[in-house]
Amino acid sequence: MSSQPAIIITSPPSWDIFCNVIDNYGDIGVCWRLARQLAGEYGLSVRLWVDDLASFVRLHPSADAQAALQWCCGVQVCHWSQSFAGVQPATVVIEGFGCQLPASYLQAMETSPPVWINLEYLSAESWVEGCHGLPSPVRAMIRYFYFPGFVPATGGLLLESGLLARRDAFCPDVGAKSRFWHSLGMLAPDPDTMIVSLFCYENGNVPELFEVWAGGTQRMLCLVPEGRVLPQVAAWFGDAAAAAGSRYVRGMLEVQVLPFVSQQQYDQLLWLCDLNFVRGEDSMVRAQWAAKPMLWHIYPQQDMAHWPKLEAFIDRYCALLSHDDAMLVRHLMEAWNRGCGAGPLWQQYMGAWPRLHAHAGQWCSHLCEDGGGSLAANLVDFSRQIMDSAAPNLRGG
Ligand SMILES: Cc1cn([C@H]2C[C@H](O)[C@@H](COP(=O)(O)OP(=O)(O)O[C@H]3O[C@@H](C)[C@H](O)[C@@H](O)[C@H]3O)O2)c(=O)[nH]c1=O
Repeated sequence: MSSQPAIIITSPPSWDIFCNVIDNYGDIGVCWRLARQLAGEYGLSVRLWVDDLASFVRLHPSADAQAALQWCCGVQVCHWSQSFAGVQPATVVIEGFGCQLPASYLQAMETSPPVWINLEYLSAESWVEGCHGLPSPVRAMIRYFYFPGFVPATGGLLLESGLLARRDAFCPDVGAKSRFWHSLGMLAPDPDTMIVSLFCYENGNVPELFEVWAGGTQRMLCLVPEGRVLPQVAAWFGDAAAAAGSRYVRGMLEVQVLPFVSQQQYDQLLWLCDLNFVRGEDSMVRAQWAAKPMLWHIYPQQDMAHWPKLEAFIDRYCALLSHDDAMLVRHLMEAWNRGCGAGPLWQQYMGAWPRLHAHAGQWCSHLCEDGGGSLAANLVDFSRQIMDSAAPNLRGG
């Protein structure tokens, strides 16, 4: 966090969201999406504090990476610098992913305690249901742990109202799709081409899959957003480095490197593709709303700590599939996350394709009907319940 002059804001908003960007785009991706939805759909005044504006600008390219304070989509976006003097806390304070609130802000909270929520990372593991919403006393205040999730006893998933209707209008709209291709500097591919988006961390399966795709009988177009996997992509084609705009062809495989696009455009990209490779947290959720088959590269942690989280998701995701198809998806998803072994499974995966395609739609409907609901709506309800309760340490209590 850089030190900058303090931003003096006299009238506090109703919600403050704090985001400490650790690496990648998931933290700011989730916080920005939530902030936008709270402001746009719930009419709340929202202030988003982010310590790395450059990452924010990648997701929202019209933003200014130098501005200490700016308005974006109805959200007051503030650069979270070291100095916090003069900042009055909001009524609801969201601490993104356990980030440490500034000391002066914490002190100011004690005068008139807000609803204080620590928004946790998404996990499909069952222990989440027991921990979701639990209070924890801190400095004579209460901090609540809020867990997004896939089942009713959790905080649910970020889902903007109207997203699925926009998706359903976009998918059959030839004009909208061709405008999208055009915005990427491309022409729409032949209709018999299988289109795949590849957003992942470094992954040893990339050469394996490229080999299979290039040597197969199906025409493949692989769209790779700029990011960590590019060196591997370039190397497979014998190139020193790839960048947005790079295009490679070998056999039946064409690879096109895309610029990093806004979150809204990224949704459209997922809707346009037949299969999406996604990673982390937010793109993984968006791929499920896209209702297309997807392969998830979970954020790898030390000592394989991420593996139970991966297995928990696979268990839930595959529950609606037949035993054989579920095993296939499990083995491919595990191989993808192990970094080897995906290539030999590809033909089998393609053999189950019509069922996997149908399953992606069923899974999306299942999440909408029997999942945990909308994370933003749940947070709004939760904070209102806390405010309405007689908790003595809350503002006005
Ligand atoms: C490829 C692409 C992604 N995006 C967005 C979608 C998401 O909001 C964001 C990517 O975030 P994720 O999918 O979550 O993957 P990530 O790998 O970038 O973020 C990760 O960061 C780690 C620190 C966390 O622990 C992980 O849980 C995870 O969140 O970027 C675009 O807006 N445009 C693009 O072109």
